[in-house]
Amino acid sequence: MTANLNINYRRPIPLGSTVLLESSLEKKEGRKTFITCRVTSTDGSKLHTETSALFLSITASHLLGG
Ligand SMILES: CCCCC/C=C\C/C=C\C/C=C\C/C=C\CCCC(=O)SCCNC(=O)CCNC(=O)[C@H](O)C(C)(C)COP(=O)(O)OP(=O)(O)OC[C@H]1O[C@@H](n2cnc3c(N)ncnc32)[C@H](O)[C@@H]1OP(=O)(O)O
Repeated sequence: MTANLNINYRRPIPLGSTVLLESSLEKKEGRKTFITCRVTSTDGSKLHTETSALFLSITASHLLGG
């Protein structure tokens, strides 16, 4: 489950362009998983977006409000 999501939009992505998306597992601490992600031009020269996120492991009952 997404607990936190930060997105920095550095440069617009032109419509119809192809981009490179690189995602990394930074660390895992118990139920917490920290992920980062970068969206760049395919040659890596332009940074479009950088992201960090925290995901929490949950049980099915959490989704049902338990
Ligand atoms: C444009 C290009 C972008 C490219 C992006 C690409 C990749 C980006 C990477 C990933 C993004 C991937 C997908 C995202 C997709 C779409 C996002 C939008 C859609 C959504 O995604 S819509 C949000 C849905 N989501 C919810 O609707 C959550 C509502 N919420 C809850 O359901 C609870 O809140 C829950 C289950 C999260 C936790 O509740 P819980 O009771 O199980 O756990 P509890 O609170 O006890 O916390 C346990 C430990 O986590 C720490 N902790 C908790 N929350 C924290 C926070 N925000 N910041 C820092 N630490 C936090 C505590 O401090 C404690 O830490 P410790 O154990 O060390 O004390």
